[in-house]
This record gives sequence, C-alpha cells and structure tokens, in this order.
Amino acid sequence: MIEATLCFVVDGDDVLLIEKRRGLGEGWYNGPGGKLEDGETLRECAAREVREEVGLRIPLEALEQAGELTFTLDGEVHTVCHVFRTETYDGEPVATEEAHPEWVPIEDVPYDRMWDDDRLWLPAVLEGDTVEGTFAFEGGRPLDDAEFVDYDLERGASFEE
Ligand SMILES: Nc1[nH]c(=O)nc2c1ncn2[C@H]1C[C@H](O)[C@@H](COP(=O)(O)OP(=O)(O)OP(=O)(O)O)O1
Repeated sequence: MIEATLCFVVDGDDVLLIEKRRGLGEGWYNGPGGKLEDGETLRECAAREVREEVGLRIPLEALEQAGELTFTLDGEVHTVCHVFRTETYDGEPVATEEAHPEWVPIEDVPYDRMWDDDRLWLPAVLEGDTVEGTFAFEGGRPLDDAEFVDYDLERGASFEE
C-alpha cells in the first residue's frame, strides 16, 4: 500500500496545477504530490513535494487537511492519498523534470485531462470543504491504466492530526 499526498495551492480564483512529466499519471494534470518517505509527517511530505516539484515553499502550519482518499485496484487498497489545501506560499512556481506548473482558474480546472475521480472530489476541496472517499479501479496495472468503476464519497469529513 502506498501512502501519498496531494497539495492544492489556491491564490484568489486560481489553483496551482501541474502537468505531470513522469511517474503515475504522467501527462495528466494534478496537484503536486507524491509518496510519503520514511520518518516524515504527512504535512512534511506535502510541503516537500511542492518544493521539489514546483519550487514553492509552504509553512507546515499553513497546510489544511482537506481530504483522505483511498484508491483500490482490483479490490485491494493501492494508495491512500492525503489531500491538503493552502493559500499561503512563498516563491514563484518553476518547471522541473517532474512537473510543469500552471495557475488555472478554479472555474476552468481541466477535469478531462485529470484522473477520472478528481471531478468528484476536487471541486469540494477547492471550495474549502473536506472530503473522505474510496475510489475503485479495476482491470489493469498500473493504476493509471485501470478503469474507474465505483466510488463512495462523503463531504464534511474531519481528520485526526
Ligand atoms: N486516482 C488518483 N487521483 C488523483 O487525483 N491522484 C492520484 C490518484 N492515484 C494516485 N494519485 C496521486 C497521488 C500522489 O500524489 C501520486 C502518487 O503517484 P506516484 O506514486 O507515481 O508518485 P510520484 O512518482 O509523484 O512520487 P514521488 O516519486 O514520491 O515523487 O499520484
């Protein structure tokens, strides 16, 4: 089971997305994020991934927990993804080998170029709500080649720190 984070940096009416250049979901848009490393907290992971992928600095206390998403593949938990949202950052986004950053109006988030599940939960996160959900993928590996078949989603979730 992979534990990972995703972070959505919101500035006014815009959100910072990346076009992912390698790894899972390559070629698709998402928030910056990636796998939890040994010994780090979820917040440290989210801040590190934003720094590594697009060069912005985010104070740990400015990261709001916004979602806990479980992705299953053929009935087994594949990834648990902790979603963060913040409006506080330092620096300007820069492109890296991993990610091409882009400020996108929240009204125009390109859901047709993202994971199929994103259209279900990301609008709530961008509105400042919290979500908890399970999303089922079937019929293939890796996860980004599998078919999205079912989900269960709740808004207004609360999380343990
Ligand atoms: N169904 C899904 N919907 C979504 O929006 N993001 C998903 C997703 N399934 C996985 N992710 C995200 C979560 C996490 O940020 C990232 C994990 O992908 P990877 O394991 O390929 O990570 P990376 O290669 O970016 O990790 P690092 O090597 O740790 O940077 O993909």
